[in-house]
Amino acid sequence: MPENPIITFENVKKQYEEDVVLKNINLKLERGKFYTLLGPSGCGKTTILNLIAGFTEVTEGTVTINGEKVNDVPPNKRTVNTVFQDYALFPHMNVFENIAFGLRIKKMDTKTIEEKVASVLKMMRLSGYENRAISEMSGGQRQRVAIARALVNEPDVLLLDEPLSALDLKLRTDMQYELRELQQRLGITFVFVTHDQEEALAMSDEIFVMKDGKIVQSGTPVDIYDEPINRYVADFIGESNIVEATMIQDYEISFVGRTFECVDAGIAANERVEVVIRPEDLVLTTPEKGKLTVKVDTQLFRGVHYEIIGYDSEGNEWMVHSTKKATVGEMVGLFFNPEDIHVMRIGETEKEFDARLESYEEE
Ligand SMILES: Nc1ncnc2c1ncn2[C@@H]1O[C@H](COP(=O)(O)OP(=O)(O)OP(=O)(O)O)[C@@H](O)[C@H]1O
Repeated sequence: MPENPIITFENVKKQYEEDVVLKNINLKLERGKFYTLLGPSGCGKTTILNLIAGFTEVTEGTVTINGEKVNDVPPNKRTVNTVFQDYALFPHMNVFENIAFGLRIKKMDTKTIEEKVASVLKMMRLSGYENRAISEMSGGQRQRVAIARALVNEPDVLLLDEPLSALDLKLRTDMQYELRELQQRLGITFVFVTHDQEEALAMSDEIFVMKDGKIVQSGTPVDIYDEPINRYVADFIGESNIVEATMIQDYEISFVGRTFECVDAGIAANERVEVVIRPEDLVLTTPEKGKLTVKVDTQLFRGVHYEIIGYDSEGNEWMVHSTKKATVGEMVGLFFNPEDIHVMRIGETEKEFDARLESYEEE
């Protein structure tokens, strides 16, 4: 846990009339890191950003920035800036004036404003566009103007609310690299909101996976991908094959009517659990050599691999990413290694999950 966090939430609750939209949120955000709030529409991501920015007030709990309680501090007195989903640029002002706006409000002198705007324009590769109207800028350029307008205030924290959702796929990928690179170069804290798991995995130091106003799991992209806490996270992050299973004993688990070797999961014998196996960890082979047998139902060519979907004898669906082709209707074997079986306890909280992981990793 960071000792000198830039932002903390302590038991934060947010309620609109009867509607509790954030339930007991606790956060500690370190300086200079890229954080992502990830979750489906309506889970409370934007509300967390608004509480950091000061656009809305907590119902209960405490928010701090730089160690100072900010519950009653207005947005313009907080060292944070927001880049909105629709960029919220002023259409009647040119690029320079859009970026200079905040500095003019602060009554900075003209020379300082020109220097600061020139510096962020250069940083965002927009030099030369000063006099362009916003309507003459492309989607990606507008995005960069919006970021420049936030950065010109030299915030400690930049809040980004789904800033890439209006861009086409290619531009979105380019901007992912650009934002990550920018954050590392500036060394300031970014809090990024998205419902796109690929974006979250690609860019973040730490991801908070949210559901219904709660943080379900937090961790590095690799931790969350490799060790999802439950079915919800496993489903939300990446493609997953999830089936019900029973622990037989340490290192042994049973599903789809067979027993398999697995790694230690710190779970007692006979407990009903769920297992996740990622599609890229399944190897297509003959039924004789496979650990599972499935009947191929569909096959799609995805460029780097074939995405093959088949069903086992119990009707469970299995997705395989394979460079080898299969034939629809044929029986194939699926091979996997013991360490590719990730075991999840049903209904486990993040605290219990962390304690279990720690206990068996120490052994
Ligand atoms: N001013 C408000 N008054 C009443 N309810 C609100 C208000 N603002 C947000 N909500 C509700 O709070 C919940 C969380 O909204 P929030 O915008 O934080 O979700 P989100 O995860 O950011 O969703 P999206 O991805 O769709 O932006 C939603 O149910 C929303 O309807």
